[in-house]
Amino acid sequence: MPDIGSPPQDFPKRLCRLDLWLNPVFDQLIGAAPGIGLSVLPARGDDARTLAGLKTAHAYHVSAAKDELPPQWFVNAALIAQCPDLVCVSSGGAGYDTVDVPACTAAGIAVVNQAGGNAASVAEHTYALLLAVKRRVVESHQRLRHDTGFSREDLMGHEIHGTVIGLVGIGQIGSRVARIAQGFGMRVIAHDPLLDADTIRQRGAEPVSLADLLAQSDVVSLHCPLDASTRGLIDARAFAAMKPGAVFLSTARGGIHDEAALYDALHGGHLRGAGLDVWQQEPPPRDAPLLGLPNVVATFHTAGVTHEARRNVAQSSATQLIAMLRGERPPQLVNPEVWPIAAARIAALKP
Ligand SMILES: NC(=O)C1=CN([C@@H]2O[C@H](COP(=O)(O)OP(=O)(O)OC[C@H]3O[C@@H](n4cnc5c(N)ncnc54)[C@H](O)[C@@H]3O)[C@@H](O)[C@H]2O)C=CC1
Ligand SMILES: O=C(O)C(=O)COP(=O)(O)O
Repeated sequence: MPDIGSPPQDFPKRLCRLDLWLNPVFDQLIGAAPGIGLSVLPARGDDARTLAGLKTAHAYHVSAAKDELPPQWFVNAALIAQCPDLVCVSSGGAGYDTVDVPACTAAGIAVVNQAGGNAASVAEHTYALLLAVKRRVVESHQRLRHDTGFSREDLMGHEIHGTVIGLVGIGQIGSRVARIAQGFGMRVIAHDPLLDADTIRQRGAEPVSLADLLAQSDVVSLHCPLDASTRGLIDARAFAAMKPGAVFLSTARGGIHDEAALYDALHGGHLRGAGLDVWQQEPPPRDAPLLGLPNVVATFHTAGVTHEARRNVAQSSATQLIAMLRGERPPQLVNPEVWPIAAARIAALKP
């Protein structure tokens, strides 16, 4: 448990979170923090009450995943215009696609994320998908349930030992995937334009350009955020540039890879398989073409949905929100340049 002791303040700081995923750790920590009042607002079906709560909020814990949150509760210029006292926003995950960070910065609002809290879960899930694709686990299960008269050789898979994995992004999750890959005897290469070559090496990968990564990898795995630099990054040309027989994985965000182009690359036989946790539309429609392919193993944004990750993320978010509302700089600011302004706004808050 983090230290949450502080003298009571003369009026409660108002923190809102929407009633999307409940985590007792979050509510316990906030509830025990002197001077902070928590409102849990209905996210669906009572828009007037939710907006009324948000309008008076000083702090807002927002879902990281767009599928979970009705769009009217995304943090954007329209919402910010209605919330004059909002000074800090915490994303309940590593990604913060539900938050317009430049709009927050312009309004003097500090934004934090929880990268790291779910990294172990997502890295493990990446390997669950990879092994399932390479060893045809789901296909085998389906054949056993529904077919007779097939042989083991009909379900022959491939080893990952001795192959090359290319990581697009080597932050908290990518670094963990690199370590797991080393345990499997894979060569690890990575492309991360925001990191220098030494850092990438320290994280267990050889730094390469994106073109070299696509050309050399037997497995391409995405671990970068969805932003202007990555939207549509893995398009038809990128799939064509991958090695024949490569496997494509994404536990990052839908929108980074082109789903129609991926379907063509798989259906045409250029790629061996894909493991997908994230989708352009979440949940994907049941008739999504990719879901009909036998060489695709699909989950629905569950890479970070473990008891451990949810506990870590809740603890980290609550701790950072408490720190900010006490005027202390939190460790995981997404827009650090805004902190002096946000801190001054927090100090000046009136009941
Ligand atoms: N499927 C799920 O349940 C989850 C998905 N995610 C997604 O995974 C992403 C990564 O998470 P973390 O590793 O925790 O974040 P992180 O912030 O620790 O790492 C992201 C890395 O991507 C790099 N990067 C930024 N732009 C890039 C580009 N154009 N090309 C290549 N690399 C680039 C950054 O330099 C950084 O090293 C999140 O942004 C989120 O979208 C995260 C957690 C759960
Ligand atoms: O951390 C992230 O970016 C996530 O996507 C996790 O979202 P979740 O907490 O599983 O709704």
